[in-house]
Amino acid sequence: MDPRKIQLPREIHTGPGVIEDTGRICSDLRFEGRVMVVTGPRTLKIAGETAIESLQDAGFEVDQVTVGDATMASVAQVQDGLNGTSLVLGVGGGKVIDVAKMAATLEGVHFISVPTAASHDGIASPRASIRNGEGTASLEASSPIGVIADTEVIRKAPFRLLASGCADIISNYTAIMDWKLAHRLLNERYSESAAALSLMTAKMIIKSADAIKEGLEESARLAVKSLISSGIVISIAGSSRPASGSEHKFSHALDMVAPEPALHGEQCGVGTIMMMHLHGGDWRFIRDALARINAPTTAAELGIDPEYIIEALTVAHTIRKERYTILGDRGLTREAAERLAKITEVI
Ligand SMILES: NC(=O)C1=CN([C@@H]2O[C@H](COP(=O)(O)OP(=O)(O)OC[C@H]3O[C@@H](n4cnc5c(N)ncnc54)[C@H](OP(=O)(O)O)[C@@H]3O)[C@@H](O)[C@H]2O)C=CC1
Ligand SMILES: O=C(CO)COP(=O)(O)O
Ligand SMILES: [Zn+2]
Repeated sequence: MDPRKIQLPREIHTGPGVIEDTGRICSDLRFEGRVMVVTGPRTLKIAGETAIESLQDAGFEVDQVTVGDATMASVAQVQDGLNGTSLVLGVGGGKVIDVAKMAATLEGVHFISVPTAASHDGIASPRASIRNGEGTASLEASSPIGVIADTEVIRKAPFRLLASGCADIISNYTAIMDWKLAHRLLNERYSESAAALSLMTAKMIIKSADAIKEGLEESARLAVKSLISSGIVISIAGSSRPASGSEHKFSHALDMVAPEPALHGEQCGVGTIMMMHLHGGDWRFIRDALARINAPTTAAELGIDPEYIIEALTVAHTIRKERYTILGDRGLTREAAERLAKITEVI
């Protein structure tokens, strides 16, 4: 990524019912002709069909693809369907948005992000997290040209998704500590402004933790705006560094080793508790903040066997090796991993 260039969304629409304006918003952005809507199996009914109807009413010809996993195979599936398409819209959770964003980037087509849940900070980011044989790669992508975040759709989504998004933001705490460490040890490029904004976003979520409640439009709005802000930080930094450190490596490792992983943000939240302990910081503060928003803080709450937590801790350092973190180059021994998970009451 070119460090001299910052790419940001041009328009951000948030509020109850904005998804019904999808067609008009795309016309106002001067798009016309054929567009592609990418959704997931559930989100097609929840929001995809409304977006498609709005686009058709505005005179667009609409193609639609449903994807499951965030893999290069799904990206290729979307690319195959792009034929004279002027715009790709990703209507769904983080995986759908990443697949649609990556396919649009590879084909040189604009992309609009239409999140159906406040579950991840990829909503407005210029990265796509795509799984490959070795885990998850954070790929360079174009920033969405627009975001259409309907807080009524997001309010009605399972609360677990919103709590997961808040945990993804809280993980900025240890991501920043890891980034600073890599800057000090390896002279890695570091942006004070990106780090400050990332931390401020995480602090804001923790400050509002008691106001984040199930079914409230206000909670959906607060979470989605914070996630957009965290995504913009990723744009400023030119990498996901300010929002992804050792706690994300732990989550990516769990995705590989656990037979049934939990949600991305949930795993990152639990990882943040443990990585904060490794950094010698106030891990109880992180744990209590997560508990206040009803995000998981233990293996049992993640629904993951303690054995996989230990295994993920021992292999986390092997993921994205170029990203130096508190896990170092050698990672944790099994004994150290078990002790860490026990001390922090994760297992
Ligand atoms: N690019 C970036 O910068 C970032 C990317 N990520 C990535 O994002 C992904 C995590 O996103 P996340 O959203 O947690 O996971 P998913 O995209 O897997 O979504 C989780 C589930 O929630 C469902 N869902 C979404 N919206 C609703 C709704 N309104 N009502 C009911 N169900 C709904 C999805 O349905 P369906 O089955 O239809 O999809 C899916 O089954 C990870 O792959 C992570 O790596 C995370 C942070 C940053
Ligand atoms: O999840 C992210 C930020 O929250 C981005 O993560 P990765 O760069 O680790 O894929
Ligand atoms: Zn994340």
